[in-house]
Amino acid sequence: MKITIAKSPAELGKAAGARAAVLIRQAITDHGKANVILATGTSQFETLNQLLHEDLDWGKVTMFHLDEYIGLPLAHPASFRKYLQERFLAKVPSLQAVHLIDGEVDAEAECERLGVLIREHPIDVALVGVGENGHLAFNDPPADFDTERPYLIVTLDEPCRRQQMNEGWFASLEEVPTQAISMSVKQIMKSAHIICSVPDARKAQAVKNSLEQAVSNQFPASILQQHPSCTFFLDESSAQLLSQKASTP
Ligand SMILES: N[C@@H]1[C@@H](O)[C@H](O)[C@@H](COP(=O)(O)O)O[C@@H]1O
Repeated sequence: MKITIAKSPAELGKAAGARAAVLIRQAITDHGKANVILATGTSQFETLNQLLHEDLDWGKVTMFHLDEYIGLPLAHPASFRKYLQERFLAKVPSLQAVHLIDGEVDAEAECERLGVLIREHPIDVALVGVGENGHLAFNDPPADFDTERPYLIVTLDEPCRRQQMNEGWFASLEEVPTQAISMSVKQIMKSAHIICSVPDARKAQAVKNSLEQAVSNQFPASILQQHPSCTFFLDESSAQLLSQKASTP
């Protein structure tokens, strides 16, 4: 596990996006294509923004999607498909393939469909975040660390739903869906490289729990301690509770 601490969310995003681009280029050099996972949410704004400015052969990139609410219409401002389409896919040349999660169809069938696809595409680089409750994708605590299913239906806990409301994606807690389709923890851990972008003081406790507590499904992102190539990109606010400080990028 590597930790870098940037001065601001913008600097964090520059460093994380640039690192992701290096790894994507390397995958294309090594085997002619790259399979990536993209996350959404406030924590990914700057990282994805940097990735947009990278010179990459997007036609050789296949994209998988980390998580999506069940039953939320595509037109809703909080839709993660809408987020990726408008903030990312509309701004880069066509990718080789894009495998978004559709939360408006039969959820079990959607998990199956995407599971077949991702098993055929070993992931080179995964971009992820960490929730205020320590979640990884939408795997809230206690997370299922054991399921072999690549995607699963999960129930969202109240801290997770409250975070989404407080970030402004929803007008009220009642409006936040209670279920989602999430990539599983085991599937995320199969990625060759993981870039974990976590800005903001709101995440300081989750960052500390993820990095300094023993690995536990009560702190889902703590499993990343066991990944052979994972870098946490923090800013000074999200890193403020860490007892061990790391190098700045
Ligand atoms: N489901 C999303 C993830 O895709 C994201 O990586 C993580 C961090 O959230 P945020 O970026 O909103 O802080 O949890 C969100 O709820």
